[in-house]
Amino acid sequence: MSEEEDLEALGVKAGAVIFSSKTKYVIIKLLGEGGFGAVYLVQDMVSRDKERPYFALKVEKKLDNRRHSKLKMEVAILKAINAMRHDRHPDNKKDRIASYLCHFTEIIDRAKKDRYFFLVMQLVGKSLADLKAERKERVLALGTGLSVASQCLEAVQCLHEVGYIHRDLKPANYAAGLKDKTHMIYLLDFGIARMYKKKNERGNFELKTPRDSVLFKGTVRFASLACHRNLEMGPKDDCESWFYLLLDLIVPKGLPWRRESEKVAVQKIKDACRQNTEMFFNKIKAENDLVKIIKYLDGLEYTDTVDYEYIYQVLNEAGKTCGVDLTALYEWELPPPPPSPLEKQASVVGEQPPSKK
Ligand SMILES: Nc1ncnc2c1ncn2[C@@H]1O[C@H](COP(=O)(O)OP(=O)(O)OP(=O)(O)O)[C@@H](O)[C@H]1O
Repeated sequence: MSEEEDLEALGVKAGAVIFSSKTKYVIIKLLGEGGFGAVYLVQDMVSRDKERPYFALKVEKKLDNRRHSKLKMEVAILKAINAMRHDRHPDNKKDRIASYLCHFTEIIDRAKKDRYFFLVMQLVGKSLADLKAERKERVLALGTGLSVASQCLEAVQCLHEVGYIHRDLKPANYAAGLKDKTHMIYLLDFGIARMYKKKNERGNFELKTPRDSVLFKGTVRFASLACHRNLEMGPKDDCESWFYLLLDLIVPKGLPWRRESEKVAVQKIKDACRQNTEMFFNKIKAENDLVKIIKYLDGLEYTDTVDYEYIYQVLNEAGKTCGVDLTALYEWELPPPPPSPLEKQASVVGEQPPSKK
């Protein structure tokens, strides 16, 4: 049975009304399902707020044998981000971290039911995986890709600042915003995130002692080498996954290990790319800039603090090398290109234009 069918049996399905202590929501449709639950488009039936009537509702079934609730982790992280929003002003441009808080969805509501929990959050748009798949070349234009990747890293830096690592960074876990937020990238899905540093009695963060061996977590394609080697992951491992995400967004034909799904085979290619770094890039113009990032990250250890500013700087240099404007509108923000004369002609006679050979 799929998660959707499972949840349907609990009454969570299109048309159903779900109550929280604040309001009630009607489920419009399923947006997607994951390993532990599903996400639905819902509408607040009580609110008269015409501006934001739709939200995303994430549901997780209660299971006796489930040790870690993904939704609980998601709520803990979004609450930590919210707390930071109160402590530091997001509009304070001098406080870089505060200005990165915008990469997280707002928590609207949450509730526990007898057989499931749910979280209602700000609705966002298509994931980067979907946006990329819509492009003819299956990659983003270099300007869009470098700028989007920079936003993706800002979100990760902010998450690290509040004490968590994500452990599953990939294009499917980032999405662009809706309406006036189409230029904003959001980080989603904190289900397998982990706290890597904790505040002590004096209120200072202390790094958690690394475990000797850990189980593989995340997605093979984007996993760091330390993750393949069952080593404790830290901030630098998220940054390594982010680097693979960057390549996935901008390198035509994608990552060199895209055709492999088996863990060991993928690890071998990732290792081989370190011996011959050209393999990462498929001859993209920014290669000589971007290689600096992976060389820098490969020199870091679990306990090291990442120099994010250095990475942003390299991304900007890569933009200059390629002559692209990182402040321009993204591809999905541009009006669609006008139809070709052939397409125009076909629409007049109500036909599909003949395919170009
Ligand atoms: N706030 C949101 N607004 C709109 N769509 C969302 C939102 N959050 C998640 N989604 C979409 O719902 C789908 C499932 O989301 P998500 O990956 O967070 O769930 P999950 O159950 O934790 O998945 P997985 O087990 O694959 O990690 C994805 O397609 C995602 O883009």
